[in-house]
Amino acid sequence: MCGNAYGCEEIVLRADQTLKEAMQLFIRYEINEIPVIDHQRRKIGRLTCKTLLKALADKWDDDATIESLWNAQKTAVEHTEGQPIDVPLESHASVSKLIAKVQRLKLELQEAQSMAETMKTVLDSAYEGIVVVDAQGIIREINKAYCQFLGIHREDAIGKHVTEVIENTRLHICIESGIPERGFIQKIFDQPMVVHRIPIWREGNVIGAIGMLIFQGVSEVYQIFQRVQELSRQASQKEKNVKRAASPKKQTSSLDSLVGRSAAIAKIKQMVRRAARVPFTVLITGESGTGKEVLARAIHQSSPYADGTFVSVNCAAIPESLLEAELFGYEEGAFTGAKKGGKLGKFQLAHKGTLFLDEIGDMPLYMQAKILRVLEEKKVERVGGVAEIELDVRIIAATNKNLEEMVRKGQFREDLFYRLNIIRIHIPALRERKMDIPYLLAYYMERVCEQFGLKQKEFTKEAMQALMDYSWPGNIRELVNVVEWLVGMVDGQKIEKEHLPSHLLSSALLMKNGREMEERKKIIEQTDAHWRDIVDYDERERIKQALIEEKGNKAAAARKLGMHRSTLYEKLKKYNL
Ligand SMILES: Nc1ncnc2c1ncn2[C@@H]1O[C@H](COP(=O)(O)OP(=O)(O)OP(=O)(O)O)[C@@H](O)[C@H]1O
Repeated sequence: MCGNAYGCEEIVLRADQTLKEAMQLFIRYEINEIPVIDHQRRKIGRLTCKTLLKALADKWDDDATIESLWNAQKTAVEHTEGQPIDVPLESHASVSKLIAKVQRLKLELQEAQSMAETMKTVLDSAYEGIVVVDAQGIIREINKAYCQFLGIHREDAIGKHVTEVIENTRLHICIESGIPERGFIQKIFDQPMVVHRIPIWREGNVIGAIGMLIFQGVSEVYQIFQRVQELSRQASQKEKNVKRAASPKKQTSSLDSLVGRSAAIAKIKQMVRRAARVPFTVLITGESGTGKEVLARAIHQSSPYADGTFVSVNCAAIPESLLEAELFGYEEGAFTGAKKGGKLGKFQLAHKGTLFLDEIGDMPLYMQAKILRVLEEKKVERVGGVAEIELDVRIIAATNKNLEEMVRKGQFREDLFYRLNIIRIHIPALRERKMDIPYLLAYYMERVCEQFGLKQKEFTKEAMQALMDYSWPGNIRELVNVVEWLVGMVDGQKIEKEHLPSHLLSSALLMKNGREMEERKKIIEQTDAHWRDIVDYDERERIKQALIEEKGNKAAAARKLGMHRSTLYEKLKKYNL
């Protein structure tokens, strides 16, 4: 990078460049002073290394401009052509502090450069075309393979909006929706190409997206698909011939049914893998609709019990008088109205499989004692029967109640609680893992549309923002209902914010309490604010907060907010901050 602000060979600085930029030039060119020019390229002074070091030691912000330093320290810098003024450094201690700071900056710069070079090498080694855009859709990186395919130079693409460089791209749409698009077909130079578009999320915001152009085109992918089909045909033929002695274990993992990319879902998947390996009882907790049954099925299907049946019992839904017979079964003639030949109970039906006891917190105390006995003795006695039947069942229990609290109040047996609580998995509410929302929306949009043979609809940025802001008290069950409702009610291909159910919009606005809610209300009342205003208000508050937390250091605040420094500057201007 040339130090010259206008691209010629001489190293100069513009008065509106930052101290950090000046520091980088001093370090890179190992010089003691740099002439400073104005917008007409007239030399208006010079900046010496010592002046700069002193400013930094005086805690000047790296992002401050040379001009502002001059204004504040008129005596420290000579404004005319002539000898630079060497400002005496105050003490030996401050000199060593300055040197340490320079060295640290130098090291940081070297590390950043080396990381950038490594990343570039990695990208350029990839066979696929890769392009990285920021939140505004501006190309920040593009690799060799993509450039070769497009017949362009990297330098000509960097800094341009992706739509100006890549034909029929949807990367900017992917940034707006936050929804990944995998295996889409995109026509480039009239050729159908396979592409992936992956939004990059940081702290609840999309900060950019990665586009991948796969192989040379659809025909190659199709050839690969044919090869895979041929291989799997050969493999299944071989399997038939070999006829394994032992019954084959299920290969497919149902972990895929747990949609989501949040850290919470990743941790849950890890726990499912561990829980699946051992036969211990699992207790799943979480609000209604968070996916406790989905999780229980995933554990069952990944475990050695997968060849047995998964039997689900909702303890709250069965009348108390029938619960015992339902769970343990009964003999013929056990009571009036008993079926001829008796009936198998849920425990027996789940033999060699998994019994899922949902809403275990609603189980009456006397039944809790009976269940504990079955768990301890691994035997069940049918109602009206005498013989005990041996059982091998994996138990998974779930509840949305606070069992510890119930134990304290004497509403749940302590011994049963400890028996169930061997492996505990908690599923956080959807509002606590908002990052999963776009993935779940995309997953259910695809499923629902496929079910009804419809073309998939897209969410606009505003609609997605509202869906992200909503608190989802009914969790994923509610989200599935909303997607079904939208697919049925919206005629066009785009789902706008206005199409969303009204309760969702109003409660998204009122989701936060206290002062913030009052302020929001005021804004809405006073200005009849459009949704965009509320989003802007949110953003302004976040930026303000980040600046306070980082003591006005804009570079650090931008990092914290997950946005590029130039974007932050634009936003500061926009919001008059
Ligand atoms: N991680 C997930 N990925 C995809 N779908 C999910 C996920 N979690 C839950 N769902 C879907 O959400 C709905 C509710 O899930 P589930 O019945 O498992 O919740 P629950 O916590 O057991 O609810 P309840 O406590 O009311 O019984 C189902 O349609 C399920 O398929």
